[in-house]
Amino acid sequence: MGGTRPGILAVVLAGGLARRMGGGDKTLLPLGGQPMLSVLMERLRPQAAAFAISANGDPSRFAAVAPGVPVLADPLPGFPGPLAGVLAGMDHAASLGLDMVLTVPGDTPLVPMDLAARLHAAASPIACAASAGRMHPPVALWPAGLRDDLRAAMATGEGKVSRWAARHGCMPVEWPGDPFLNANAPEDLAALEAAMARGA
Ligand SMILES: Nc1nc2c(ncn2[C@@H]2O[C@H](COP(=O)(O)OP(=O)(O)OP(=O)(O)O)[C@@H](O)[C@H]2O)c(=O)[nH]1
Repeated sequence: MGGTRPGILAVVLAGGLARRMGGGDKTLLPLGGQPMLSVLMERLRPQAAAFAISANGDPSRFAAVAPGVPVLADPLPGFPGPLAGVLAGMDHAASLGLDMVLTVPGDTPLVPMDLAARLHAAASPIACAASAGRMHPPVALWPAGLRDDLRAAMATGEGKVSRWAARHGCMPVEWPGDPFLNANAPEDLAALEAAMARGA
């Protein structure tokens, strides 16, 4: 499965502080000899009509790895969490005339090639990835049309992805194995390397 999904903007969420990793850009750390972001982009590119990175600070640090890819700053100050990146993605999608936003954290590089297709088929109106019975709320497909509701919710302090998603209806879509393995801390990088070496 795969193929370009018309109407979908893929957004890599890379706007956090990465405290457990010791700061910096987790998605620029090497994995299998290349930046994690390259590994992830290779998987996402065929699944979306357009691509963006959600990150704060100087956007030029992504230019070598992702030339020409727009870097979307959070629409709210103070690192309010992944929902800020979802909102930035929704606004950008709307400006491009795209209907849906697929978000994936930049520290979750081994996502399946049928991610967009299966989430799109299930969305009601949001669809969220799951594995081993556990939801991964930042890996999700969101209608850009919910952006004003999300903006209003965030203005009143909403910061939890799963709570806001559940309010609108969020369909979990289960994958076998652990394709949403991520790197929160330095010791997680070895597990990702091993999964990649196994052909994940
Ligand atoms: N745009 C945006 N993305 C964020 C923000 N906070 C977290 N994220 C992203 O959301 C995903 C999950 O974030 P977390 O693991 O909770 O936070 P983190 O910054 O990556 O790491 P910790 O500081 O160690 O918790 C990651 O891809 C982050 O880059 C934010 O304030 N804005």
